[in-house]
Amino acid sequence: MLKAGGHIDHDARVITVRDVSKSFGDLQVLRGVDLELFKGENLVVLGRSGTGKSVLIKLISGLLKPDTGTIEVLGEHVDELDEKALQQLRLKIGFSFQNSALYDSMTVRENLEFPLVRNKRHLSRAEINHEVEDVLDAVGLLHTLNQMPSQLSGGQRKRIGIARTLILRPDIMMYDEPTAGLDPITCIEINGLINEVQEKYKTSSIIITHDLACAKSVGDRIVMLLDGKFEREGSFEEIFDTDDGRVKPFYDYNFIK
Ligand SMILES: Nc1ncnc2c1ncn2[C@@H]1O[C@H](COP(=O)(O)OP(=O)(O)OP(=O)(O)O)[C@@H](O)[C@H]1O
Repeated sequence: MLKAGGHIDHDARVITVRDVSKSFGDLQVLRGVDLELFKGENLVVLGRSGTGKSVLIKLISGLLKPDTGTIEVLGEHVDELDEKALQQLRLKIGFSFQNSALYDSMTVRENLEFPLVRNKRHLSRAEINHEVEDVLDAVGLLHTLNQMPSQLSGGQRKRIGIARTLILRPDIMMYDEPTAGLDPITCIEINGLINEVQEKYKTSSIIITHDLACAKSVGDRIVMLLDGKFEREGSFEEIFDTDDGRVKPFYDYNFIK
């Protein structure tokens, strides 16, 4: 079943990838990938390790150039932008990656202020305080404002990491394995948070995950990278309604068949 989906604007594409290929030497990773992300959509990307999910994110954010094909993000042709324009574009994309750790020597407040002070220098002290408290409240952790990261649980640190990404009010969120290494209850909380973020901040998101409970809970649509292309696309049920030996094991392993 699809999520309600009323928040998605199918007339507005925030990312359009067309016929993109990428090789490293003899290794062809992507072979004519097509992908779109609609405004307000949570799109889950599945695929085995090493199939090119991170390469795709790097292409979308202009860290790598495609060999062939075009990539449009928020109306800009990424492959035609210079470094300065790319940096401006990247400010509109929030990256919530596994290695985006908090600074241990800073309080939660200082961690959250950091991107603002660096990127939005015109803000007053009162505006910074307001922004910090708003995102912290959005992730349900206002009470941790003056705590150190070491005083928080792994799940709480993950939430603060998401808040730190949200504080620049990105149009697009990229979540890389948001539930990896977390216990099942914390996973459920993080999935709920991803959906709340979508509702509150109207973000469009790409969520890379191997966790099918996460995919089912957050995905408006799911795509699966197989042999360098998105060969399967649809709702959770549609994706796994197949005997394809490249797809079934994902389901069977996650749901212990
Ligand atoms: N800069 C690079 N130079 C050479 N090879 C690369 C480079 N970046 C990625 N690759 C190769 O491209 C392939 C796809 O890598 P990628 O990191 O995108 O996989 P992934 O789908 O994100 O995997 P995982 O689920 O394990 O994170 C791998 O074989 C990797 O070694």
